[in-house]
Amino acid sequence: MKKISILGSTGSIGTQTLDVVAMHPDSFEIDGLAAGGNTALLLEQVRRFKPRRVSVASLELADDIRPQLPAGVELYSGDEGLVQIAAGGDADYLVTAVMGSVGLRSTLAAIEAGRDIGLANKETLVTAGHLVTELARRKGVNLLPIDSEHSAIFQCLNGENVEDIASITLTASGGSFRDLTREQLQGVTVEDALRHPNWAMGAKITIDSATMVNKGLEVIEAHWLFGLPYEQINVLLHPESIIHSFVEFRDSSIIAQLGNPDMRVPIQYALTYPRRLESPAQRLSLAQAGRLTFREMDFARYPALKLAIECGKAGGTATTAFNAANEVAVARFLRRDIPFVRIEEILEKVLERHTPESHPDLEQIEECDRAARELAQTL
Ligand SMILES: NC(=O)C1=CN([C@@H]2O[C@H](COP(=O)(O)OP(=O)(O)OC[C@H]3O[C@@H](n4cnc5c(N)ncnc54)[C@H](OP(=O)(O)O)[C@@H]3O)[C@@H](O)[C@H]2O)C=CC1
Ligand SMILES: CC(=O)[C@@H](O)[C@H](O)COP(=O)(O)O
Ligand SMILES: [Mn+2]
Repeated sequence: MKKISILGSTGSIGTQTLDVVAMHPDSFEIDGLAAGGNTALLLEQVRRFKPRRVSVASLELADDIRPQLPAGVELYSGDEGLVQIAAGGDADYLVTAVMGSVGLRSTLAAIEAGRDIGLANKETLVTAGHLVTELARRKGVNLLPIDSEHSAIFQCLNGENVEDIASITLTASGGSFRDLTREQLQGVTVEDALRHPNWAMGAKITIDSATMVNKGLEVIEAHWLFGLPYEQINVLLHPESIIHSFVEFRDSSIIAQLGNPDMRVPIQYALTYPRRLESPAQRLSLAQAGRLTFREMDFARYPALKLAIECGKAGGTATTAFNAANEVAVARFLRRDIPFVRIEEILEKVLERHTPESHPDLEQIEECDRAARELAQTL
């Protein structure tokens, strides 16, 4: 029986994690749940999964739900609430599924407390990968990837020697606008951008897929998770999202992981590793899929991907600034404050004005995050 806490239980990954938990009641129980503002769904989850501890984004929200909580459930709020759910209680496993670098301090606190992490929240590794991976190494904590591409690579590498890896390749669907030219991007709407061809996900990551920022964040995430230099990390367009990623070894063998696009599979594998359990996902029939197609990545079509990789190579706070600027730019696009193409322009402008600091500590990371957000908000 694994005792699990979830940061972001009301989101796309959070709810699918609870689907997995519900399917295997003899394997998992819930210790803590942290939500943002969706208190109605959180209360439903409390009734069904009986956590001992919950948290919401603010004190006002906590005051709203306090009378409706069963006696004995501990209630927290704000950033401190995230830390309490991540590192308090007696869970032995944390799923980090909040959106954005808001997950950083709580993830570090959970690692400090010796908890294994199922990592969906890629922004945490992008903003401070060196701090997270170094602390996990010192504490002997496992970082188990939930992101589909990283789960795929993790599964392909099972038992392999890192020196035998020639390269890893992350596949990319191309996002909502993959068949549009750059000129055609000018008038696209929020609704268009939120229509991902293969995956049903939260709003922010769906926009990131359309700009290809998601793949940029994933290249940086892969660098930290697998300890590989950027030169050994490739990206390939694969519109069907059936091959979730692959590894090429020095003897020229390629091992890939395949399946229908369903996040419950990588979520469950991160929870059950190194074992596997039955899954609700529909089995893949290659005969029905018929044809899998691939295209070389066009970096001129997706300049934000190129910029993300440059930031990864620059290191230090460059990726922190990139991530923070992107979080703000995407939020502005979703509020209809800026057009889609302005997201890329904001990223470029923020990075032009950013002087990276190498080996930043947590305070420097947080200061850089704050400054990049402020600039991205004013551009
Ligand atoms: N969705 C997917 O298929 C995939 C997602 N990921 C990554 O997983 C992470 C989560 O993505 P996704 O599930 O799509 O996102 P969603 O937007 O669907 O969910 C985000 C969750 O975080 C909560 N939240 C947001 N802000 C706060 C806060 N300040 N304090 C506490 N909770 C907060 C939300 O609460 P509420 O709704 O109550 O406000 C919600 O539960 C992202 O990093 C994403 O890149 C990676 C691979 C695939
Ligand atoms: C499901 C998942 O892992 C997402 O990160 C997915 O990869 C998004 O798809 P693209 O970024 O390839 O469009
Ligand atoms: Mn992914």
